[in-house]
Amino acid sequence: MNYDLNQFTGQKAEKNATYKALQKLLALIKDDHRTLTLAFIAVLVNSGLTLLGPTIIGYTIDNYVVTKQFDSVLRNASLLLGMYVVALGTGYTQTRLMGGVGQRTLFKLRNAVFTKLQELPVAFFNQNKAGDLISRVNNDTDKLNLFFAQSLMQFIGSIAMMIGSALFLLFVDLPLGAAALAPALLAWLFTLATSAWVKQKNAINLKSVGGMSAEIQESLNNFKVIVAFNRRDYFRKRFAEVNQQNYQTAVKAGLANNIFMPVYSFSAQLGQLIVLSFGIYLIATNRFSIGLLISFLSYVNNFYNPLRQLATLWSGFQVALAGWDRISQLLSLQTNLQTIHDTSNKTSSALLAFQNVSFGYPNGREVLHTISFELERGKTYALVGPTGGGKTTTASLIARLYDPTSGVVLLDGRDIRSYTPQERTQKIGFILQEPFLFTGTVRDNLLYGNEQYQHYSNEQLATVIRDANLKGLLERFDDGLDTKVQASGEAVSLGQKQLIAFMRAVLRNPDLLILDEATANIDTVTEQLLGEILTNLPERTTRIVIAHRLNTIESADEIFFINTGEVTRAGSLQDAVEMLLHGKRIS
Ligand SMILES: Nc1ncnc2c1ncn2[C@@H]1O[C@H](COP(=O)(O)OP(=O)(O)OP(=O)(O)O)[C@@H](O)[C@H]1O
Repeated sequence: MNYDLNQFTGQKAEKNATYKALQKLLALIKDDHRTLTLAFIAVLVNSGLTLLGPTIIGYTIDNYVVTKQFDSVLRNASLLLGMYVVALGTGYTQTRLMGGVGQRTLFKLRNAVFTKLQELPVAFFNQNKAGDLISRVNNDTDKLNLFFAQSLMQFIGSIAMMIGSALFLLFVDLPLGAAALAPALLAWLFTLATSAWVKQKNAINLKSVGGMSAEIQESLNNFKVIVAFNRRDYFRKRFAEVNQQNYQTAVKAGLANNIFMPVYSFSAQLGQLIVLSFGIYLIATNRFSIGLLISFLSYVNNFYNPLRQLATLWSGFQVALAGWDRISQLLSLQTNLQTIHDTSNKTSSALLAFQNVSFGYPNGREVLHTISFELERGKTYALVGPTGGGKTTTASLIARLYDPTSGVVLLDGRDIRSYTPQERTQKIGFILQEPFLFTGTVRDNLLYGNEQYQHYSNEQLATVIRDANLKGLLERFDDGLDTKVQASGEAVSLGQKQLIAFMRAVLRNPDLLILDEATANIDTVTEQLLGEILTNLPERTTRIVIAHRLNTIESADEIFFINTGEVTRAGSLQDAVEMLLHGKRIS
C-alpha cells in the first residue's frame, strides 16, 4: 500500500476520500452548533442593521432634510446611532464566538491528526518525512483555524449584505439595479476561472513549508554527523535552497491570493460609475429623487464593499482548502494492518510458522520469497546472513510490523493478523536494532507499554527485576530506576540504551523474544550476563537472536541463514560460517 502523502494527485478516488474527510471536519464542529447558530444570528442582525442604514438616510434626506425638519432629522440620526451601536455589539459577539470555535476546531483537529498518526503502520513512517508531518499537524491545521476564527462568519455576513443590497437595488429600479450589479458578474466569472489556480499555488506553498520543516528536522536529528563531517556548510546550503524555494512559492501564493482584490475593486468602481451616470439621467427626467440616488449609491457600496472583502476572504478560503486537503489526505489513510477474523484453515502446532511467505517493501524488490519455517516453543533460534539479506525484515514480519505480500504467518496456530495489537505485543517482545528511549527515567522506559507493573512502587519493581535476573543490568545505572534518560540526549550510552530495551522486553514476559543486534554495543562481560538471563527465561519462552558475532549465536538450538529471498536451515554453527563465507546454501 502506498502511504506517501506527497504523491497524492487529487484523482477521483482521493476526491471521495476528501469528501469523507470533509464529513469528519463537519463532525469536528458539530458540537459547536449552538455557538455557530448564535454567531450566525449575530451576523444576520449585523448585516440587517447595516442594510437598513441607507434606506433611513435616503428617506431622511427626501422627507426631512429637504423640508428642513431638524427634529425629525435628529430623531433619525439618533435611531441610526442606536442601530450602529447594536451592530457594533453583534459584530464583537460574532468575533468572540467564532474565535472560540476556531481554537476548539484547531484543538480537536490536532488531536485527530495526532491520533491518526498513532494508528498508522510502520510503512507509513517509512514513506513520509517527520518534518512534513509536523508541518501538517502545526501549520496546516492553523490555516483552518484562521478560516474559522476570522473568515467564516465574515463570509456569511458579506454574502447576506450582498444579497440584501442586490434585492434592494433590483426592487427599487430593476434596469438600473441590474446595470449596477452587472460588473459583479465579471468578478464572479473571474473568480470561477482562477480559484483552482489560486488553491494550487497555496498547495505548492504548504508543501514547500512541509519540505522546509523536513529539512530542519533532518539536520537537527543528525547534528553530530554534520559536525563530525564538517558538513555544516553543506546543510546551510541545502537549507538556503529549500528556504529560497519556500520564499518563491510563498511569493507566488501571495500574488495569487491578491489577484482577486484589484478585479473586485474595479468591478465596484464600474458599478458606481454606472449608477452615477444613469442616476443623473434619472434625476434629470424626474424619475429619481436625490435621497433615493444617495441610498442607491450606498447600496451599491454595500454590495461592492463586501464583495471586495470577499476577495480577501476567498483567498483565505483557498489557503484553508489547500491546508485541509493536506490534512484530509492524512486523516483518510487507513492502516493496512487491520485485525481480521481468522479464516485461514491452516494450522501449525509450532509457536510461530511462516507458510509460503513472500514480502517486498513498497517500490522495492522482493526481500523474502515463498519462505516456510516453524519455530518451536522454548527454543533459541539465530538468524544469520549477510548485511541487507533480510534478517530484520523477517523479524519485522514476525512482530507484524508489516504483513506479507503473500502467504501467512501463524502465531500459536492462528493467523497473526487475527490478534489484536494488545494480544500480539503481549506475546511478542521485540528489541529493535536502534533502541529508542523516551524522555523520563529508566523506570518510565522499563514500564513503557507494560500495564502489569505500571502501579508498582520502586521497591516492588526492584523485586520483580531481581526475580527476572535483571538486577545486574540495573546496577549499570548510577541512580538505578531513577536515572534520568533523554530521548535525544547523551546521558546514557548506546550500550545502556540497549540494556534498557532488553530489560523492557524481558519484563513483559513474552512468549517470543526477538533480539535484533541487541548486543552489538555491549561489552563481553555484560553480554555474558545477557546470555545467562536469556538462558534463565521461563522454559516456554522462544528466542530469536539476530547477530553478526558468532559467539552470540553459539548457544542457539537452530540457525537460519537468510539471504537473497531465501531462508535456509544451517545444520551447525560450522555450516552457518560456511554459508556466511560463501554467501549461499551449501550442498
Ligand atoms: N524500510 C525499508 N524500505 C525499503 N527497503 C527496505 C526497508 N528496510 C529494508 N529494506 C531493504 O530490504 C532488504 C533487507 O533488509 P534487512 O534490514 O531486512 O536486512 P538485514 O539482513 O537485517 O541487514 P543488516 O544485517 O544490515 O541489519 C535490504 O535490501 C534493504 O535495502
